[in-house]
Amino acid sequence: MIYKRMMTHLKKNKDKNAIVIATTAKPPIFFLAAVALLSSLVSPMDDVLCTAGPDGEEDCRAVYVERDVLDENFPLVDENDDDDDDDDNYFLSAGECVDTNDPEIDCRSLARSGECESNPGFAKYRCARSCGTCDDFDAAYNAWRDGTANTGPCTDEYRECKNWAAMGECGYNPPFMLVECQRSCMVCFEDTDQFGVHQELPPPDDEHYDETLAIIDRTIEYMKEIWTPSALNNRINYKCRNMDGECCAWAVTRCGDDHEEREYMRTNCAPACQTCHLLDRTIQCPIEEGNDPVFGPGDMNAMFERIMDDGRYNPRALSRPWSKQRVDGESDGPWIVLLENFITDEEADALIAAGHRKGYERSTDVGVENPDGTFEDDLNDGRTSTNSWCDVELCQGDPIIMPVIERIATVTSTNVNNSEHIQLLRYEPGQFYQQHHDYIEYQQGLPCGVRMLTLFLYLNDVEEGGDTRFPFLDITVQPRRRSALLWPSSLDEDPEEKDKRTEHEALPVIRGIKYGANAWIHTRNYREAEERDCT
Ligand SMILES: O=C(O)CCC(=O)C(=O)O
Ligand SMILES: [Fe+2]
Repeated sequence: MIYKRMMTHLKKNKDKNAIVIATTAKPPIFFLAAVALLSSLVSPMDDVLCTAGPDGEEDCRAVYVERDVLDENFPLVDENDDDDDDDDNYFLSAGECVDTNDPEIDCRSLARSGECESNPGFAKYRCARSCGTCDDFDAAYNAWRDGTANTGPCTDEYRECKNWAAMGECGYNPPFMLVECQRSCMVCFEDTDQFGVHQELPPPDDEHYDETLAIIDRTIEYMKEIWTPSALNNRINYKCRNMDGECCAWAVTRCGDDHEEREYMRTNCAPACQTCHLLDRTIQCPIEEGNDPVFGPGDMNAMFERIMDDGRYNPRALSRPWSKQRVDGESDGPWIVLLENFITDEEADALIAAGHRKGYERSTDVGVENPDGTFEDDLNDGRTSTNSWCDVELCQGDPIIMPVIERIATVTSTNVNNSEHIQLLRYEPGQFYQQHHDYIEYQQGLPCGVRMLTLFLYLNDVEEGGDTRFPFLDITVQPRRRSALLWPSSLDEDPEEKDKRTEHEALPVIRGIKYGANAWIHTRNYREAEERDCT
């Protein structure tokens, strides 16, 4: 199918630093935790939420609003509203149904750009006034207040909830997501658009009307089960989406074994066909016999110890775990080792030139996963550099570059097959890459394994700025031509598990151009997995 081929092509050209924890689009972990805690203190909808109103009557709404007042980032009441032109249309009662006054959210523009329809989980209630959905807000609110519904409006607190949920974050980060992104994580249910495109009914006189209605009802119950947290469900729920408004109508006839459209339907209308489990990539992409992890417990430390003992490439440990060489006062950090002369000037120049031959393009992060296993590119404000890939076409057989690729495998005690193709980076003044982690959660259990190591090559001296910084470790590394920085993304005791301490960022370049290169090394055979589209 053209759609599938197009997405597969895009996939080859993107960076997969997938789960960005602290971009402009996503609050950092400590903030998430704080908000989650705050929410957990105020969200249970029981009678403590009602207070005495101004005229002595019990007023539950006041406390409902207070929940948002507590959350200073997203107050519900629009105190700054100074025009009352359309208040009569939308204000059912004062202080109730208004646009959020978060200065970063311009509800009117969002409404104009179609977000009320495309992202109703957030916009429908947070921008109820601009979206013209105050009736819905009121109905949901009143149902909750009257005890006929056990929550208030089924909504998301953040505009990005829909995308985060579609990237699997409800499973990776439930303490935050299940509180703040209730609608996108299906904690509450309101509409079939929570698992894909809103489902349409055929006209009432259509011969399949009743069956379609029954399939919609059946799908809703099925999807509530699919969103009940479990190891399997967390791997599939976020990508199990109806990609077309007619999925449930088509499902009346097209899901069965004998229908020629069944493959398309079971992937792109998986909720309607009840085939979400078939989207599990660990089923589509089983780990082949012999594709064993290159590191077992303890091998990571042994590798770094060996590099330090060898002394080759002038290694300097900027951080290290407590070990037999424990130094008093030194903290027990992950290994971060700078190899001061890992490549030659000629090799650095060859890598820079290779990037220019192919052209540097704006870097992207991995975005939402489609049901067919492809990913959408996510152009992200948090990453403004450009990049190119030193892939087979560009670098295979290059007499200057190949020795670098082999040296990376040798120094890390891995194989060339464990490494992604080298990613070549170029930053102009002002360009940067915000705090993130290189580890990709969803690769656990896939034939490529997770990223366990990053070896970052500095290809030139930068006039000013462009340092690589590890905020949790308070380590800052200045780019120095010929050097390489090596750090783990996963843990020595379990190389499949993330080492959360090695989040890092590339600080903005201030003067000059910065050239660098990423070699991401996986626990299993990345190159073979890539051939099978199983990364
Ligand atoms: O440019 C740097 O210093 C680091 C870049 C980085 O972390 C990345 O591309 O994942
Ligand atoms: Fe990185």
